[in-house]
Amino acid sequence: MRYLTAGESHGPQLTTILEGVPSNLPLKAEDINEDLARRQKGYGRGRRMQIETDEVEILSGVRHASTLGSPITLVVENNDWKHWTKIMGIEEISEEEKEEVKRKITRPRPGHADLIGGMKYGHRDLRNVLERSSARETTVRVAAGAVAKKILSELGINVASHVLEIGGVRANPPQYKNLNELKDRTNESPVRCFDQSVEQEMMSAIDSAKENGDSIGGIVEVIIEGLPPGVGSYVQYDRKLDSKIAAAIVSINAFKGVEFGIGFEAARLPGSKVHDEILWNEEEGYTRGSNNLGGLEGGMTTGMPLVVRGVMKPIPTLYKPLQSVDIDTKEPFSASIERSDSCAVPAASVVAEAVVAWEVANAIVEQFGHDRMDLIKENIDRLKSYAGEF
Ligand SMILES: Cc1cc2nc3c(=O)[nH]c(=O)nc-3n(C[C@H](O)[C@H](O)[C@H](O)COP(=O)(O)O)c2cc1C
Ligand SMILES: C=C(O[C@@H]1CC(C(=O)O)=C[C@@H](OP(=O)(O)O)[C@H]1O)C(=O)O
Repeated sequence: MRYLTAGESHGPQLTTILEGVPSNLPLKAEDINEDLARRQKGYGRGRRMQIETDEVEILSGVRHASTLGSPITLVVENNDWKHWTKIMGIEEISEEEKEEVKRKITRPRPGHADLIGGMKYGHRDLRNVLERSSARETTVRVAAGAVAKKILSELGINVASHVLEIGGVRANPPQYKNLNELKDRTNESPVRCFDQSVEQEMMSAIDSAKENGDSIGGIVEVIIEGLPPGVGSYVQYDRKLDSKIAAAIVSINAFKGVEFGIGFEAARLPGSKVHDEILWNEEEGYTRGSNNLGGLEGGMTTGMPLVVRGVMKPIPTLYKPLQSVDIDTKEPFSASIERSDSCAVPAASVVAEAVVAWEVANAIVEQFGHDRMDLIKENIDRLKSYAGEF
């Protein structure tokens, strides 16, 4: 499967076309809208989220709530577009009109794509960069991810995400009976954190960043349960599932790091404390004594929960801006201030869930016969019973 996205942050709409989604997958707009709404929530978001009510329109590839196997087109409209029709219009406008519109950006924000994007594409109005580099694009990535999650859920595979850290405030590792408990609890939390004891501290950290005209980042975790062993492969670098997931995580705007299982902690521990001992019993077949490696060995799923974390840097737009240079005059100036979030870590956890779900669903679809859901299901069931007896 593959997908592309298109659309500017303040343009009329965002679009994604998903290719290779198997046929006969039950799919309704509400399956996608639920995740779009989750992405819009989260303490620390700016005013834009009050303007938008993201809802998907399915324009192709689905008939009577079931996929056809043909390309699926998903569209989400930008409510904000009505305030930007002149500034973001498609038609040609004169230089005088451009001046009138007066939303030209010439003072690049450190940490955003403004300066280098302008240099690279030859845009002297940095709005031409900002509009596409904006994380508004993650809306349709979440829509694509919701379709991937639907594939996974049909195969008995459950995907969840939660926030582990915001602005240095670290949650205790979540202790949950099952993944649905984690999902329910984090969906209720304003910071999408399972650990209620640190929620208030996280919100206070966001408040003080906002008061100081600053921004903060954090760490999110995605967990996937119910995977068969052997998804991905060790035989070629570009078939290793962990490499694909790592790329997907750092493709999210502002994500700068990724770790699996105990992650960077493994650098400080001996092998005897890191590797997960192999066990076998009649009922479950092969299991592990621990899951320090986050459910991946040799670029393949082990059958244990897949655990991946992503690190989000602080938002680049600062209401107390850092120093920059005006690209027209070359004079030093404060960077431009655009309406902005102070912290988008909770929202980003929903994006992380979507991009990881896409990579895992894609690997499964490719590996288990990619045209129709019923055959994929049969192939996975066959592999699961073989794996138990192996
Ligand atoms: C959900 C989400 C919301 C974001 N909101 C903002 C924002 O309001 N203002 C901003 O400057 N950056 C925001 N960012 C981060 C920028 O989009 C990102 O830093 C920028 O595209 C440059 O890419 P890079 O940080 O990956 O280098 C957001 C990121 C995410 C994932
Ligand atoms: C629009 C979204 O996030 C935007 C991401 C973003 C950025 O620079 O990445 C900047 C802000 O855009 P605006 O200036 O329109 O408020 C955020 O609101 C969204 O998540 O849907």
